[in-house]
Formats: sequence, structure tokens, C-alpha cells
Amino acid sequence: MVTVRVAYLGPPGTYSHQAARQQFEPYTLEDESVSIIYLPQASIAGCFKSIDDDQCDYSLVPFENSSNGQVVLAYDLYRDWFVRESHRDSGKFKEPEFEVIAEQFVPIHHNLISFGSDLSKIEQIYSHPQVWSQCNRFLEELETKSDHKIEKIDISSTSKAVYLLNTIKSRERRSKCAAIASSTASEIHGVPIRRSNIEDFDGNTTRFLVMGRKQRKLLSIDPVSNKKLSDKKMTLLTFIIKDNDNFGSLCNILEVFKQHNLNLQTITTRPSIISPWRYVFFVEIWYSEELTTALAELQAEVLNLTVIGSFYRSKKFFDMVGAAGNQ
Ligand SMILES: O=C(O)C(=O)Cc1ccccc1
Repeated sequence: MVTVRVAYLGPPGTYSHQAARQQFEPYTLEDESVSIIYLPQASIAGCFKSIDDDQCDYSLVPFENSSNGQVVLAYDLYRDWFVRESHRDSGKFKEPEFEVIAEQFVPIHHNLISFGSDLSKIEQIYSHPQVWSQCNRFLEELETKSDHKIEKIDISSTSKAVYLLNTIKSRERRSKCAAIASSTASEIHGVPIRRSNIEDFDGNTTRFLVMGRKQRKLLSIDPVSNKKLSDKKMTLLTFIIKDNDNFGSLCNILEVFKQHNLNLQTITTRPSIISPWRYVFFVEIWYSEELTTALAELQAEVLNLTVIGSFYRSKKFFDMVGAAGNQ
């Protein structure tokens, strides 16, 4: 029997749980001797810590959404784990024991879940902060139809938001509270769905990154062999511009990628926390063999150049791009 430990943002019933099952279930279906132990974490930060501490072999985090963009908390955790400079005052940086090894795209369908059937009485809604701006239209409509403001309460995950409805003692209060979460979360916690598919956009999709321990080759299942992968690879890397006051630094960096025919998919910046208004860059590049030479050349321009992972592009990416291109 091969046992693989997978951490995700819990409790069961979150979208992260869905992503973890989507990534690992195919292996159990193919081979009965593989068993997956899913390990729900209380926070996204916990998903990073548990893999570094060797409490799991793989760990997933939400990274970006097709309608409301980056999951900034995940980016900031990548900065905290991978950017040595951001620890220079404490001197406490330690090389992470993990890297990004795969991606998973998950269709996200949100539901309004509540014990109360009269939606005009809802006063408070619980959910994960990433959810609000994916359901703007529904939330605005709901507020217009009720004669009061609706308070949005941030919870560490969508499934926990539904769980919390069960902890409200007073029946009257319960009927005035709701959660936004998946249909699985509604089933698990036994709270009915009052409206389904309340997301603003069709095709609302979250991209999750799968992290693996650097020593995972000792394991006998390898998620990279998943058949739903294309033959194209991506590389996620991070750096800080060395001389912030130097005119054209970013342009010089982009020039290096261009000269090596490296195609960029995204550039994102987050506060570096080294000093105010200094930024950490996250770049995703379509991998090619020229990357190593390009990275060596980039050293002149940047600090803390670190590859967070190289991984095969999911075939779903091309399905989605193709579908959008045909519209
Ligand atoms: O709270 C969850 O269910 C998560 O997995 C985080 C999240 C929230 C909204 C969209 C995708 C992931």
C-alpha cells in the first residue's frame, strides 16, 4: 500500500478540497494500492507550513481566479517562504523544503446557503474573502431587495463559513445568517442551498498550485505523470529589482527574456516588506531550455532570483483559452 498525504485549506467541502481530489483521485482509481490521506489545514499559511514540516507530501493553495485575479495572501506567503531579502533584518531565512510541481484549474460555482428561506431577512453573510467580488451582482441585488445593509463576514474558508451557521444557537438569528460556499459544503454541514450559481461570470475558475516536497522522488506516485497535462511547461519565479532608482531596470530585465525567446505569461508585484514602496516581482514564463542562460544574465539586474517551481501546463488551460478565442 502506498499512502500519500495531501494538505489543503479545510475543512472538507472547500474548493481547495475539490482541487486536491481533482489532482489526486485519478491515482487511486488507476491503482488500488494507492491511498490518499487528505489533511485539512486551518489556513493557507498552514498549507505552506505543513509541507515544510514534512507533515504532508503535497499541499495545494488557491493562486488566482479568472474573474477577480490574484489570491494575494498566497502570493505573500510565497514571498515570505522564498524571498531571502524579506528576512534580512531577522536573519531567520531558511530554504523551503518544497517547490511548485503542478497546477489545477477548478470551476467555481457559488451558492447562497442558509437555514432561513426568506432571503430578504438575511443580515449577515459568511464566506472566504476571495468570494465577495466574484458574486458582486447577486450581493447587490440581495441588498436592494432587502431594506437593510448586509454585513459580509470574512471566514478562513467557505466550508468553515457553512459550519459556523450550525453553531448559531438562536433559531431567529440562524435564519438571518447565510454563507456562500460549494454544494458539497452545504451537503456536509446539512444546511440548504437557497440560490445556486450566484457567481457573476460563467466559467468562473480558480487556479490552484500544487506543491511537492523537494525529496518527493522517494514516493512511488508522481502527480507529474497525470495524463491531463500538456507537453508545455511553465516556470514561476520571483526577484526584486536590484537598483530601484536605475532608469529602465525593468526594461533591461524584459529584454533578457526577449533575447532568449522566453514568452512571459504574467507579471505580478507585491510589497517586498524590505522597505516601503519596494516590490517583489512574480513572473510566470513558458519554459524553454534557454531559461538557465537567461537567469544567469538576469543576476546583474536583480536580487534574490528564485525559481519557485517548473511544472507542466494543464490541458484545461488550452481548453479555456480555445473556448474564449472562439467566442
Ligand atoms: O474557502 C475555500 O473554499 C477555498 O478553497 C478558498 C477559495 C475561495 C474562493 C474561491 C476559490 C478558493
